[in-house]
Amino acid sequence: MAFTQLIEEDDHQELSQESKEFLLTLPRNKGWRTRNLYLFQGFWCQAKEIHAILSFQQHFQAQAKDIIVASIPKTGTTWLKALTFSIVNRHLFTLQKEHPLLTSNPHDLVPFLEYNLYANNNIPGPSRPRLMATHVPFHALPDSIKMESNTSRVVYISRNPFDTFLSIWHFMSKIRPDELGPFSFEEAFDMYCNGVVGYGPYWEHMLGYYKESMKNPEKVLFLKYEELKDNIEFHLKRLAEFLGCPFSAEEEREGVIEDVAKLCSFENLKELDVNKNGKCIANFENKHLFRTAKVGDWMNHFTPLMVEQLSTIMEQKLEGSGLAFKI
Ligand SMILES: Nc1ncnc2c1ncn2[C@@H]1O[C@H](COP(=O)(O)OS(=O)(=O)O)[C@@H](OP(=O)(O)O)[C@H]1O
Repeated sequence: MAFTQLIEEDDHQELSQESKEFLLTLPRNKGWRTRNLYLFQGFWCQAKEIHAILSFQQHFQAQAKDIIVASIPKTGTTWLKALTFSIVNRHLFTLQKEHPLLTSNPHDLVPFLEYNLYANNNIPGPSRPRLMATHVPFHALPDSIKMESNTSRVVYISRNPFDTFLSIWHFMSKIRPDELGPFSFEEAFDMYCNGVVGYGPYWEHMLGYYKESMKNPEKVLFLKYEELKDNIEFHLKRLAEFLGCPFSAEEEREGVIEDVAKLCSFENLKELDVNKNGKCIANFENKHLFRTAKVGDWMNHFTPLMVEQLSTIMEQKLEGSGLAFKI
């Protein structure tokens, strides 16, 4: 089959001749849930994402107070979107009833720049602060976000690479189209270890945001999923301060922090009708976004050899950066 034909099948939409020719210039690899992944600007992504990312890079103008939730998939994006939305809008909605999170998935409330927005020629609305999200690595964000003089804020969530791999694996197993054929745990693991995963290599994604958070802590807040799990209230306070809307002493006394944590908890969101039966981004079923939310589930799935292999890679890649994950 001609490669250009494979590109078209992969993309599920008409590609211009120019886009096809451009894809032919990029290194490519087998994909996880599409036929191919392409190495674009130093990270792996799907054909149809490239056009949207280019549009995001060319047209997005960061505004003062914009908030961008950033992550590589499966590290707690849905959770961080819910937490950020609840904190920023806590004076608009009652946390216990009629809150938008009770009827909308967090991905519908905090849209992805490269999916919901620029993939559909939508530009972010005028509301202030504008709350948006991205999986794009730090180095590939539009310059206006990265400029120190711009007061937009970036909140990044990371997760230990073992649970992240497991989470992606389970997610992909559910949504990978049958016509792409089998994709074993071992094959996926090898690709992950080689850095071939959406928006990866995984370590480069984390390091990009981590280094920026060290250099410019006013701009980027770097969070770890496991630490949020461990002490959500402490990190909610940190997040609210970073976003410029700290909880007041009165709010603390009234239990507002606990209310935000409860509203956004896995246990609460997973049981909501919208998250059991609804769909968001590109018709993904919301239920697939809520699996076990466990820390350390990887121990039940990895062989000793896999543990050694991924530990060695992570040690090498993160060496000297100051970033580490407890496993
Ligand atoms: N509210 C809340 N609290 C804690 N953990 C949560 C929450 N919501 C989702 N999850 C777990 O996060 C994993 C999905 O990651 P993402 O949200 O980053 O996925 S995505 O990139 O948006 O598709 C996935 O982890 P695993 O259960 O390990 O697969 C989800 O279960």
